Amino acid sequence: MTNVTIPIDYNFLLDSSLALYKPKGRPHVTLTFAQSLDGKIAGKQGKQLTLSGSDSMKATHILRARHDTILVGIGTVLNDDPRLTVRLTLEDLPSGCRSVEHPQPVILDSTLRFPSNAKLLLPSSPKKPWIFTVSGHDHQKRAELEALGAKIFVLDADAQGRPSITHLLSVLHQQSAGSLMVEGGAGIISTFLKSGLVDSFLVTIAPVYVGDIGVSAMQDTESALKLDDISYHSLGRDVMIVAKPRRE
Ligand SMILES: NC(=O)C1=CN([C@@H]2O[C@H](COP(=O)(O)OP(=O)(O)OC[C@H]3O[C@@H](n4cnc5c(N)ncnc54)[C@H](O)[C@@H]3O)[C@@H](O)[C@H]2O)C=CC1
Ligand SMILES: Nc1nc(O)c(N)c(N[C@@H]2O[C@H](COP(=O)(O)O)[C@@H](O)[C@H]2O)n1
Repeated sequence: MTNVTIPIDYNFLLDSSLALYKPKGRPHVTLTFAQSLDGKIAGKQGKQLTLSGSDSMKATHILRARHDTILVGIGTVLNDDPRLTVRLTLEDLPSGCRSVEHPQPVILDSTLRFPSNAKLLLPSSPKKPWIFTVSGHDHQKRAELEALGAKIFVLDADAQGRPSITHLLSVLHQQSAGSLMVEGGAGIISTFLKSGLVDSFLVTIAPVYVGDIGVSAMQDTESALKLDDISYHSLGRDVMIVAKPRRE
């Protein structure tokens, strides 16, 4: 018997993950990340792990292409030095996509720890980062980052002194961003889930077990996450769960 490979239909990413409704005054927020079977997004001391297989990684890049902006926390920048670009061609994208455009990188960084030698600031980086901070940051560092092409926004502080998510979303709306893809890391995932401002939730579950040494995706065990409109998608060896957080 010959093995027949059935191509994966990625059109579910166009239906369920984005812009079924556009919230008033803020972008549509998609929270998406990859975790192990035991809910870990990184290894020992935050070591970056490639959890997604090639098929689910393709889904992540399709999602990047579908969003106007993409957000990670400064912890992820310091740890992973990500590029946050779309590494696909137009032929790789589902038929509803008309062009390959990179999302605008957005970083939450309370004290401007953003490294001047980060990949996001290299001349080859297609879109220089927008860094959101709070007042009281180092003005010399700000000037250094701006000279390298970063745009710095100063937001109201939340109760912990970090950039306010509500204010962030309103500024992104003013900048004409219709959608925001939040990739992580752990601190950012927890903040967005607690904020009640997540519209779409897509989690890749990879068939690996990391163990207690790893970093948990959700760090606040007091608030349970309830989901509606759930669908499950087989992406090679991984499963992607697509859902909407329940609003109570
Ligand atoms: N498997 C996956 O899909 C992903 C995994 N990761 C992993 O996550 C790890 C990084 O996670 P974390 O260290 O938690 O860093 P993080 O990327 O969640 O950033 C947390 C930092 O952002 C600052 N921050 C500023 N405003 C904030 C706000 N409103 N809410 C929360 N934090 C705010 C915090 O002060 C803290 O220093 C890395 O190991 C990385 O590899 C990151 C993204 C995706
Ligand atoms: N979807 C997904 N699967 C994994 O296994 C991952 N480790 C991540 N990580 C996220 O992707 C960022 C790296 O992006 P670039 O390849 O440099 O563009 C990393 O920082 C995490 O946000 N995602």
